[in-house]
Amino acid sequence: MADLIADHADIGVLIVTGGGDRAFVAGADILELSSLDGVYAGRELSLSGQDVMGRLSTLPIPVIAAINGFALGGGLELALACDVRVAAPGAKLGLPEASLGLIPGFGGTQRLARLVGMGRALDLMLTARQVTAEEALNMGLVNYVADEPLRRAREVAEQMLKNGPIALSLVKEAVRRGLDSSLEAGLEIEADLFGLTVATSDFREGTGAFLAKRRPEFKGE
Ligand SMILES: C/C=C/C(=O)SCCNC(=O)CCNC(=O)[C@H](O)C(C)(C)COP(=O)(O)OP(=O)(O)OC[C@H]1O[C@@H](n2cnc3c(N)ncnc32)[C@H](O)[C@@H]1OP(=O)(O)O
Repeated sequence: MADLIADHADIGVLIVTGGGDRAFVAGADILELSSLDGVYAGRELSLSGQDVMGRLSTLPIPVIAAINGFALGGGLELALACDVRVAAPGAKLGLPEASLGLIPGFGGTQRLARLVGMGRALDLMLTARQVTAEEALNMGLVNYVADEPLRRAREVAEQMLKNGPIALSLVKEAVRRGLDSSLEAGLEIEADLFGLTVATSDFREGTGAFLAKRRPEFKGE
């Protein structure tokens, strides 16, 4: 997917959703999981799933999950690797791996705790319970609840696309790298990336357009 995005410079935002109206993703195939044997095979599966989620989360464009039904296990981990989540009112979200005798292996233990805090993340993983879209909204697990999540995701994407594409990419990078650092190191990263944005034509265009009271036309340069 990263290659696909790199080859199509005109893609400004990626929206991920499920086919049909039952599920975003109901998780990894439990039949397939059941045939896993040995520590090594389990670790390899986890690493390859983490790699996919990592590629998604480090794309240089915003990624929105339109959660149109169940987002469970690996399905919620996929949504967690996105930047913004929009859920249908009837969506159910959870990390039920412990009910299968597993722990989440595609980044869920790390990304959920970073997103909603350790206490809420531990509650969800230790109970293996599913939460409604409303509960997910209240805990900050999703950003929006909308009857038509794909449509709402497109509206959010339209808002993002009005902004400078380099700025969008560097906002993601600053937040992501900063979260894994001390405050001091994170501020250093922010200053470096802020400096980069000041060197872009988009910065000239954005500030110039504001002062001229016109809409900016960003070129991603
Ligand atoms: C590292 C990553 C690890 C993981 O992701 S572990 C997997 C985490 N996911 C789960 O544990 C979810 C398992 N599925 C369910 O709990 C339920 O399903 C649902 C809540 C999603 C839906 O429940 P309902 O509406 O009652 O439908 P239904 O009859 O249970 O499911 C329809 C068919 O779909 C199959 N199915 C659902 N999820 C999975 C899955 N994750 N892997 C394999 N099969 C699945 C079922 O078995 C069934 O199949 P049939 O019609 O043949 O009885």
